[in-house]
Amino acid sequence: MSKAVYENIPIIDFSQFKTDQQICAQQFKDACENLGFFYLKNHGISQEMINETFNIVKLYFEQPREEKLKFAMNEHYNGYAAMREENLDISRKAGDVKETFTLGNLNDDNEATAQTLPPFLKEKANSIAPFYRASHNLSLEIFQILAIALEIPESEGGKHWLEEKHRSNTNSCMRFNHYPPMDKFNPEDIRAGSHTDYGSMTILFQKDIGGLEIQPPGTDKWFPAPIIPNHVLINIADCLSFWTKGLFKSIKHRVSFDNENFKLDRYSIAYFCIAGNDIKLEQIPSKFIPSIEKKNDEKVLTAGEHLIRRVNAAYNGKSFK
Ligand SMILES: O=C(O)CCC(=O)C(=O)O
Ligand SMILES: [Fe+2]
Repeated sequence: MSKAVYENIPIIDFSQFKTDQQICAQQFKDACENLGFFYLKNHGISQEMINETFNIVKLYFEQPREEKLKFAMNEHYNGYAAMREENLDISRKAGDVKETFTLGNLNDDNEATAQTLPPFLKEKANSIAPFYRASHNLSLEIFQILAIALEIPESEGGKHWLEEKHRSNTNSCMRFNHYPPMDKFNPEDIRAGSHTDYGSMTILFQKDIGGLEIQPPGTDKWFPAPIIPNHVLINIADCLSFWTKGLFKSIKHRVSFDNENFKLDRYSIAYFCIAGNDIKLEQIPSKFIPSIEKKNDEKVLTAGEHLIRRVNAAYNGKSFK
């Protein structure tokens, strides 16, 4: 039985970024205020590059478990995490039915700066790097549009206010997800438990097999966010919601099994845009956000503090830096 599709996940044509930024900005603003999830078409990242990276990802996960465990997740949250190691919904007992590899920053020579890459991925770094950079550049363009949408005054940084917090020295990372098949359908299991994302914004590439579901604000219902060929899915994450005092929505999503897809491998790639450790999640200067008076001694949460709090909770017993 197929599930009802939530018809209101907007689709935004990103070719307008070059032709009509005002219209584009208005569409982004509406989408971020209502659902915080939307598809982008004409996003500018070549499908060939996306497919090539998915091929590498598949081969990477096909390696023996011992090989993958040699480069297990380090204290900076980069590297390999095995099945059930991450538990995105901490109210559940069993961890997520997935394995992941998180790739931190790459320098201009395509070398990883915060981790030692497994030989297989080191060999492929020259193929992955252009895709990594294209995702990063797309995110910077989106941050520009969001700042235009919020009409951040020129004197405060204008359209570069968000972009400059995500250009360099960030905690942004790319994550490869493999959701292995199960022998039998167990409704208790989940591929990725219900969660909101920890950073500012996520660019998600899905391939072939669906399962992603979103929970629209004010509901407790789940709706599929199906794969639309040649589109990427964007979602607003916690820090952008904090910066905008909840104007932009960071909503719950999960990846679930159903009695058809449980037999199939699923792969996805997420580019998590996460500001640097010391970036304060203070209110964005925007006329759309009602100003809340700050008490003198009030401590402002930083992007780094929020990240550490959330990742430590999702990896029981680990302590990240
Ligand atoms: O695999 C997916 O489609 C989504 C994964 C996700 O939401 C996450 O890793 O934060
Ligand atoms: Fe997520």
